[in-house]
Amino acid sequence: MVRYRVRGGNVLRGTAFIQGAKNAVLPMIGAALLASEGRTVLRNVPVIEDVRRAVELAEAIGAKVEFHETERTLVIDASRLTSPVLPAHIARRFRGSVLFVPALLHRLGEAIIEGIGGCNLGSRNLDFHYLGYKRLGAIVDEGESVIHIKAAGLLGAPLYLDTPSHTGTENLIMAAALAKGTTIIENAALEPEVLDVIGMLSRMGAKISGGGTGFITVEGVDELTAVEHTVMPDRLDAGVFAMAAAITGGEVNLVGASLEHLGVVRWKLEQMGVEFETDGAVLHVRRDRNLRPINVITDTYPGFATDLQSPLMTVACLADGSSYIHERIFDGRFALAGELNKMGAQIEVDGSRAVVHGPTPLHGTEVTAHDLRSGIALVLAGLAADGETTIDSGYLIDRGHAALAQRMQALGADVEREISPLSEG
Ligand SMILES: CC(=O)N[C@H]1[C@@H](OP(=O)(O)OP(=O)(O)OC[C@H]2O[C@@H](n3ccc(=O)[nH]c3=O)[C@H](O)[C@@H]2O)O[C@H](CO)[C@@H](O)[C@@H]1O
Ligand SMILES: C=C(OP(=O)(O)O)C(=O)O
Repeated sequence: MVRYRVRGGNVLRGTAFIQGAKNAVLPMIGAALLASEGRTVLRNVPVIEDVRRAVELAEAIGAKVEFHETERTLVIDASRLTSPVLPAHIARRFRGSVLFVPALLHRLGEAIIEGIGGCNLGSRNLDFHYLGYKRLGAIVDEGESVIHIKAAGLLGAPLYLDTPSHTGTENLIMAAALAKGTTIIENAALEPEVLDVIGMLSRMGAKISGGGTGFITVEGVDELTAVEHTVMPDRLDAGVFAMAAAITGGEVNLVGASLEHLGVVRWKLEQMGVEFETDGAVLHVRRDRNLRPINVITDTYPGFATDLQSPLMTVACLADGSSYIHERIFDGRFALAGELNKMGAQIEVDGSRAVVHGPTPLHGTEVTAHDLRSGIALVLAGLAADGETTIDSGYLIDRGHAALAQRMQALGADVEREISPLSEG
């Protein structure tokens, strides 16, 4: 029942604090559940709905969790897990629920998945996860609505991924970390979040080598210890705030953003006319010239992040000419185009390809977030639009961005979050 209301036209200036990474903290909560003694402390935890759901899910399986939101700190005591069931009413609300499976297999010998949520982006298969568990010795029973995985002690094995799945890599590393013997994972994901998770698991006592090479070796150990770990900054949150500056012709300082992690996104925005400069640990972003059109093809890291493709589509609406976007990771990510067209954009979609004809002035109207990233892309569109834009299904934005309205307001944007009796989500 959350909706965002944006009144456009303000140029963004000032300092934004980049949150901890959603896609790192979720597997880290899964990793904390592998420790059968002691309390794990996670710092720089983003206060987002997905983390709140992960806390509820961890509690549902028996862990004791304190989420100190003001301190952005999670304290997780997984010394007693009591239930292998990932209940539908929580697990269906976020994708990260899938990351609890390895701990359940090791700690309770089985995992019962009643549902898996996450952004609605077309087909989101889990076959690499299941195939990997099977190769490590698990039995996977894929029922119509419930998936039951049983494992009486996993054994290391050679594994491969057809494509370098992000959560697939994290899950198979966690499954291998406490399996007996050696596991090799070929074609593993290279995302910075995966490396941060490997860093935490290594400090817990896991023996993992090859992170960042696509070829990971895990030597199983008998136990993992609870540790303290600081979650890396969220490169997607940083990319969004950089694009907010770009879209309004503004100038912002991003505290906690890593230019290195932005990778290709940085180069593409530079080609469009956005300037980046590092000032010690602060990333300065500004745009004071006309935006140029761009060609973007999404890919796994270090390619252009699919999660930033939606906000980039909004930026492209304002560029002087036609931009070309090819989405290669998810087959259902272009619902945004229809919403932007309602605001005056001219975007043509043909399967996995879109052409954005810019520049088109955007006009405020009522639009709907179809997933987290289309939601934030519509907030960006609202910043550039004349009049008022309301974005329904705002819960989806809250899944991944902490205190968005406050952080935007601190930069001078007119963004409000409100509870609406009319809209779902
Ligand atoms: C919680 C989390 O970290 N979510 C991120 C993660 O999602 P997630 O880990 O779900 O994304 P994957 O990398 O697994 O999926 C990418 C593609 O591979 C396909 N695939 C994946 C696994 C599998 O077993 N079989 C299969 O076919 C999917 O259908 C999809 O088309 O990476 C995505 C791609 O960078 C990001 O958009 C998400 O924000
Ligand atoms: C696709 C996303 O998230 P999830 O995998 O959690 O659905 C996202 O963060 O854009």
